Amino acid sequence: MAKPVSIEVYNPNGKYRVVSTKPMPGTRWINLLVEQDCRVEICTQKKTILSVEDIIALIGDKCDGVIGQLTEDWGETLFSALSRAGGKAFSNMAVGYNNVDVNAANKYGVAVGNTPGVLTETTAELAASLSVSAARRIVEADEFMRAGLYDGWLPNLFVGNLLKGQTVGVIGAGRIGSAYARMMVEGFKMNLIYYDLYQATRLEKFVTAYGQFLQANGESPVTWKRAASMDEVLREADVISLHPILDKTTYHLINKERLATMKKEAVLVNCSRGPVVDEVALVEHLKQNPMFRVGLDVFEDEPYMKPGLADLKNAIVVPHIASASKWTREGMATLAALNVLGKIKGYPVWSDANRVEPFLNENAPPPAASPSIVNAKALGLPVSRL
Ligand SMILES: NC(=O)C1=CN([C@@H]2O[C@H](COP(=O)(O)OP(=O)(O)OC[C@H]3O[C@@H](n4cnc5c(N)ncnc54)[C@H](O)[C@@H]3O)[C@@H](O)[C@H]2O)C=CC1
Ligand SMILES: O=C(O)C(=O)CO
Repeated sequence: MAKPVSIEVYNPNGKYRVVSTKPMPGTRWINLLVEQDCRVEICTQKKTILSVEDIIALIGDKCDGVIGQLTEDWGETLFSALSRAGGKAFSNMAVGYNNVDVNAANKYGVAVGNTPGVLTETTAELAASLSVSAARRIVEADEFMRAGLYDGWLPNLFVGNLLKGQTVGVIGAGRIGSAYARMMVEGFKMNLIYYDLYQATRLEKFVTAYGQFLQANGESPVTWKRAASMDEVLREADVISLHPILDKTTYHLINKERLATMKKEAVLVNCSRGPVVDEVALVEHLKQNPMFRVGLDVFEDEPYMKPGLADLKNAIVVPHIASASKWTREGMATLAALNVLGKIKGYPVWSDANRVEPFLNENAPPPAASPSIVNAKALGLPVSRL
């Protein structure tokens, strides 16, 4: 039996008990729950990743809903515990929900929420930052300065890659992949090649229109191409950014064989999920190809890195911070809380999870709906007409 975990309580006499497995940024999410008669319990335990046992102890005998984190293993054990405690709602504070067994949630009739949209631009901005930092060797150059090694300008000092006119490749051109593509095309005038299971029509239209605008102003137009296969992107692009979901079709999408098909001086960025890349193969490839560079926000066995990665100058590594802007993290907390609240109150599910702005407006009450429930169809939940 796990030891009881430390908690902070808001509105102790609230009718519905909602547990958050972590303190989350901002106070709006707490206020919204309290205003709707929820007792809010926040786990304040000084342990970064809670175990299944810790979370079972938090759920206790009576719990209406839980807001959880992407580091937690939400499967059969936790959904059955939540169901036994009378709970019918769970939300990840994340858009990705590969840590959640949705079939297990369905079995216990638990709604599973996520937080799309609010983090799209923030995540794309980090991917763009990693792309530029890797192409222009910014982290290496910073370390060099701090080490007191700079003794004057040199023609060959930290020479990197020019982005303008090169090709950016996007794998997974959904919300974040498309936002990233626009940044690289518009900001650096790169040509686009992308691979996705679906056509990114709006993205294609944007690049076409931007190309026409450039041409009308006497500049070379940018172009786009939807690749027939992922391998085409890997062969042709100079900078490649990964933005698919993690599932069995994307596990180790980038492996030894595919790395070998990429340009020797390519830049690879991963802000999706670590297991999309075979990290052992990547370390080996980086060792063999010093001009190949990567920017990684996510890792195969977070929080660990595969042996050798941290020693490589051609790798930039940051600790899963792609969505870490204040506005975004507060918004993610709000969406997660409203997902849980909506199910508890019997509200319908918002009709378009890509249009979550009404829930984020601090000057107006949020719509009476759950912003994004991924298993709404499977549970037969009603859809909002708002
Ligand atoms: N590093 C970080 O902090 C963050 C990471 N993420 C990750 O990014 C992922 C994407 O988020 P969104 O863009 O909002 O989701 P999305 O659902 O809008 O986009 C995912 C895209 O991947 C495509 N896709 C799925 N399987 C594929 C395959 N086998 N090959 C190629 N494309 C495939 C889908 O068709 C879709 O267009 C999340 O699931 C999450 O894992 C999201 C936010 C922050
Ligand atoms: O939302 C996600 O999926 C993340 O990885 C963190 O923002």
